[in-house]
Amino acid sequence: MHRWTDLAQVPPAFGPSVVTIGNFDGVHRGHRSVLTRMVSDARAIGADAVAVTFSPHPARVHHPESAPPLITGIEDRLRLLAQTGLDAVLLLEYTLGFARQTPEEFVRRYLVGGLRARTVVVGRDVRFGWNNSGDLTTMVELGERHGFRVEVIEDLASEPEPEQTTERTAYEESLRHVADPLHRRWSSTWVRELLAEGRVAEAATVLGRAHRVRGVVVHGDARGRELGFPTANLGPETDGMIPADGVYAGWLRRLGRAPGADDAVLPAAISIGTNPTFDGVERRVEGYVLDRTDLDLYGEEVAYELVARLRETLRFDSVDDLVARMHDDVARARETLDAAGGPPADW
Ligand SMILES: Cc1cc2nc3c(=O)[nH]c(=O)nc-3n(C[C@H](O)[C@H](O)[C@H](O)COP(=O)(O)O)c2cc1C
Ligand SMILES: Nc1ncnc2c1ncn2[C@@H]1O[C@H](COP(=O)(O)OP(=O)(O)O)[C@@H](O)[C@H]1O
Repeated sequence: MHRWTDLAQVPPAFGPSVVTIGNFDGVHRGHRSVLTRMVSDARAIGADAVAVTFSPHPARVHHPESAPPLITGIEDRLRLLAQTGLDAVLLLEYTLGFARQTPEEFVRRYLVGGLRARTVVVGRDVRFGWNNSGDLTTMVELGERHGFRVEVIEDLASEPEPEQTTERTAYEESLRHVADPLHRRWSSTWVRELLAEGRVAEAATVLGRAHRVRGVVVHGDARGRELGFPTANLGPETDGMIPADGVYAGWLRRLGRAPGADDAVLPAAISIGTNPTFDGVERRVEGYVLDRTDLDLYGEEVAYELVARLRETLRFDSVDDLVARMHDDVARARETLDAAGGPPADW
């Protein structure tokens, strides 16, 4: 997949193309099903499939104080987009200057001039150009003027709840409302809401994969080893929305190792929080790799992939109480990860 950050990088002979525009934060199942369908439609007419996406998120530029956290960082967004089979992504830097273009300027410059769009795929609620003045009607009019077709994608929602003939497991029960009777539309907002509540298993069903927080392993307070549970702490620069404080079962993936290499993915009990037992103030993302004491992860880029939330973070009266509870967490993390049937594939 070509990754372009500027129109100047698009080869002059590129196209014709089928183009879609969006933030694609999280590249969840709704995004993916639209994109994979678009890719096969493009193939069928001998066109290239392209997504135009933005960084930073427009909300961060227009309303920095209320902008939502990104579900995935830009590198993961591009990797996930590549998996859908897209031929190219045009990642545009979103600035106030960029946002001042009229709908027609944007369409003429990027979609028609740069990408030679024959089809533009948009959601019914599409908004684009200066002051969000362009909408679906504008896009259809521009298409008539500039020779492209507009395809509207309808909202994609979760499946209706299947008939249950056997008793649900506790795990299935916890997922029930994901397939709620309203078939809630798959959306980045939904994923953010779930993560903000620590509901990572449900977030995974909307994302179609476990949610990831990635960063570089730094030194912590050198206490973990004394407690019998060394933990790899992520530095302050993380990518991926940090879910609610709590203890989670998940995987530590070493991003510098080839997928499938020894020790590339390791089962872990993960703690997100300020370590209130020790009156900590910084929020930490750290994980203990089950049954290991021999690892040296400092300086490595890793991702924590969150499978299930085990409990909330607690302030214990004594270190012994914390350690006893950590033993219990480790046992439960092991059960959860065993039941998950091994580590997920990399993407
Ligand atoms: C499975 C697990 C559960 C944890 N639960 C809590 C908790 O409930 N409360 C708390 O204050 N700290 C909790 N911690 C964090 C420990 O306090 C922290 O790992 C320890 O202080 C070591 O810190 P260090 O890595 O900076 O040396 C937990 C850590 C792990 C790995
Ligand atoms: N099982 C393990 N899980 C996580 N990290 C481990 C493990 N075994 C060894 N390590 C290493 O030990 C470090 C954590 O040790 P710890 O005593 O918690 O100190 P600190 O938190 O100050 O880094 C990790 O960053 C990693 O390099």
